[in-house]
Amino acid sequence: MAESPAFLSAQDEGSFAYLTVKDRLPQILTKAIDTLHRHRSEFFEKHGQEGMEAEKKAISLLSKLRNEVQTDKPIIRLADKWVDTDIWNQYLEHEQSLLDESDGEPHWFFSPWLFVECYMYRRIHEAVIQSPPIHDFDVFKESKDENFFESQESIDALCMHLEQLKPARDLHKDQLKDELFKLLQISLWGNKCDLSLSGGKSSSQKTDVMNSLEGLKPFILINDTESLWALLSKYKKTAKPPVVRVDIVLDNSGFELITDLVLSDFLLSSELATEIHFHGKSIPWFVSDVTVRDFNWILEHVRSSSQKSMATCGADWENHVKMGRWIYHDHIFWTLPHPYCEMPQVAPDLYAELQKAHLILFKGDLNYRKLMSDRKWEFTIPFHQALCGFHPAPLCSIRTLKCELQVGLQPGEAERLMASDPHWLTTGKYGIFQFDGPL
Ligand SMILES: O=P(O)(O)OC[C@@]1(O)O[C@H](CO)[C@@H](O)[C@@H]1O
Ligand SMILES: [Mn+2]
Repeated sequence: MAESPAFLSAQDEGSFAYLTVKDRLPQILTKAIDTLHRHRSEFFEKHGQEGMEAEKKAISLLSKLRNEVQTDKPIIRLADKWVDTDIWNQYLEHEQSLLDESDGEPHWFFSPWLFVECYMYRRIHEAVIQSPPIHDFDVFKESKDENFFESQESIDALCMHLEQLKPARDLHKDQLKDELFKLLQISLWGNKCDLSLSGGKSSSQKTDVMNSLEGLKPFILINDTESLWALLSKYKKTAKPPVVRVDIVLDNSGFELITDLVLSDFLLSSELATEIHFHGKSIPWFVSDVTVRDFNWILEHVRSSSQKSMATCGADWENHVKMGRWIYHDHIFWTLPHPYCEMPQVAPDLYAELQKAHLILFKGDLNYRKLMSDRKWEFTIPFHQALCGFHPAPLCSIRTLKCELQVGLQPGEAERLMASDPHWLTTGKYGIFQFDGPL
């Protein structure tokens, strides 16, 4: 088999990976330090002098981390006692074993971008858990919650639309397909609301995304939604619908999570699926990614909204969880640095769990990078080949493009896009539905 291409890394000066490590990661760390600083009176009220000391310790640990990034220091072992500490330190040893004498140690502007970026978020977690009694503080919670509050109008419009569709099982087949495609597109464009790309600056959904779908269609570079329809409607035809399980590997909280919950509610109401499994992160991750606290917080805030449609949806969603139709998982693998092709070896239990799904939707750019091992594949290489054997079930990436990585394009397409928009790969302006079907 042909040699796999090199990993994206900050070795390539001027690349998006380079600009991320040089500019955006320090910016994200500065914002985290500022958030801790602005909460010091809360820490004092809650924990007294101990809380103040803890805030100072966390800030000093994050400042040290920021200095390591900015001065390209070696990547160092984790010193905390967390469930995944040993796995991380083994991964670091593996990275070290790949280097020649002359390369020295793994370091920020040399090692694979996927590794160093994931490592930075894991070091943020280390800094917080080593600072009791503020050890369970989420430095990104404020911006995730703000994204929800600032997107209220769009969220209410979306819930109203969903309410008008229900009970979706009575929809005529053509309308059912049309509505599914609309909600898939809304879930796709919800992925633009990503705080790590914006470096933590607000990225809430202020416009009514439903009325902009037609205008956004030209920006969908790969659209395999017909394959999703064929797969899901096939099950619907069965006389006694068996269990039809759809897994969603979540990305960002706030508006994007709402679009994923609306899609999930529709999948159940239309009987295109009978259960939805959500996969979130076990620690705060890439600024806006969903943790179980975010998931429950969003359900609770939608249910308790003063807007009738939101309150009705929120009550339905909490009921789906209560009745076991919506199941939330947060395996530690999703916050490790490994590409997904290594899941069978690193997390066989998770791989076996995903094999129970009839369809897996991977939301967002980081999931795409991990599906593709964050390598510099040719734009025209087939998606299935770049997955390097990862295929627990039929799967689809639903992502807006925010890094210099895309496969499965037609010859000449990347060149055409580059000519018309030099930043087509990294602004989130373009999106894909890329499907790897039944084997
Ligand atoms: O997974 P998401 O939320 O769609 O995007 C993650 C992201 O913001 O982080 C990396 C850059 O820091 C890129 O993969 C992408 O820009
Ligand atoms: Mn994200």
